[in-house]
Amino acid sequence: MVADSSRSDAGTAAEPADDRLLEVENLQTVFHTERETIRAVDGISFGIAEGETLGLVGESGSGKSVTARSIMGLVDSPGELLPDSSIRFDGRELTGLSETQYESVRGGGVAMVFQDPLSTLNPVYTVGNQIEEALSLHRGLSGLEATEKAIELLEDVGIPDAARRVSEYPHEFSGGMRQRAVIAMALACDPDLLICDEPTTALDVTIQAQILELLADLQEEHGLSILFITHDMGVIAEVCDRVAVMYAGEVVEQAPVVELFENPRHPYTRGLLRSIPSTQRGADRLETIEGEVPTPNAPATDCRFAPRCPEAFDACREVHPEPVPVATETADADADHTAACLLYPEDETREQAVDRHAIEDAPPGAGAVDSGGESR
Ligand SMILES: Nc1ncnc2c1ncn2[C@@H]1O[C@H](COP(=O)(O)OP(=O)(O)OP(=O)(O)O)[C@@H](O)[C@H]1O
Ligand code: NI
Repeated sequence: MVADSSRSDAGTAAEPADDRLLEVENLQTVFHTERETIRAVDGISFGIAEGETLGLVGESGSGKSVTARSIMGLVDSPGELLPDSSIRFDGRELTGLSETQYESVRGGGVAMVFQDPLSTLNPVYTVGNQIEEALSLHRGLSGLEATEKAIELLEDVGIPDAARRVSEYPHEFSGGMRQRAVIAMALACDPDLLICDEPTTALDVTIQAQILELLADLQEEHGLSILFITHDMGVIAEVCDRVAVMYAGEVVEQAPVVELFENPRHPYTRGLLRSIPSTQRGADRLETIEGEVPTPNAPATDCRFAPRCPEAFDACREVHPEPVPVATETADADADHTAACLLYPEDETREQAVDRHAIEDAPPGAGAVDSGGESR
């Protein structure tokens, strides 16, 4: 436990909703390579309330995993978070923590589940050993007490015959059971926030559904907040309360899940939704968005999606769009729906809208996006 000084600080400035467990603001994570600086995450902001699941969706290379690693304090050289970035967890600023301080965050409040369970599990130790290790590190349990707790955790995540399987090795587990074991390890730290980076991508559809169900059950039981990363809009629809859509290092649209599916505003989101295999629409052809996600290697001076956008106009190549509120269509009055696109706000003329984006974007890196009180 490290002294927490940031709660009161956070309270004085333009204060976002109080129930936010995680508040990411203007996160910028870059990688320095010999030739260029890759702006993998380029000024994104979002929050996650207690007990809420936020989905982070976007094509490969859009910056989802780097966002997760940034929150977990796992960005190593040649990567770094730029100075204006802020990640507040439970009121405490995480950027700038020492490695030792971050270890207490990873062991306590925040845990992560990766796509490949074998990257988390060590092949030479039994599953039980590894969970007990986490229990010893984070809860000070040892001996029989730790073993019993490990068995209990394995039961919690739906592993049958847990008392026997606790002494098996990872290779004796099936893919789905391994991912359950990894989730049990994550729970060993009794986290408040679970970050899941494509936790079911490597699993077949039936097992995937079971793991998603397990996560939903655990969330209810433990009141977990979840950041759920996927490139699959179908999975998003199933598990999320809110969604943030990423493109080339930026969040281009953000809304509650029903609102996003019923009323997608950003042309990129619309494209992503059209690329879901759909039986309802009678479409058997899967549309994909032509072209590729660019690798951002300079500050954005235009819309990074413009080259692929069916609705792009001249200004899209000259003005960088900032997230602005858009009209909502679902009953949810506080839908809090934003899109970073020059087509919005839709109640303004195109010139007014473009001017607004140009002004909001004006003082680069000065933290200016904070001042309006509608920065997300
Ligand atoms: N260690 C690194 N060094 C240099 N570039 C990196 C590094 N890690 C990530 N990147 C770059 O950052 C960008 C975002 O990568 P990231 O892994 O976050 O994408 P993603 O959205 O998770 O994609 P996927 O769906 O394929 O997992 C990519 O252009 C990637 O090449
Ligand atoms: Ni990824």
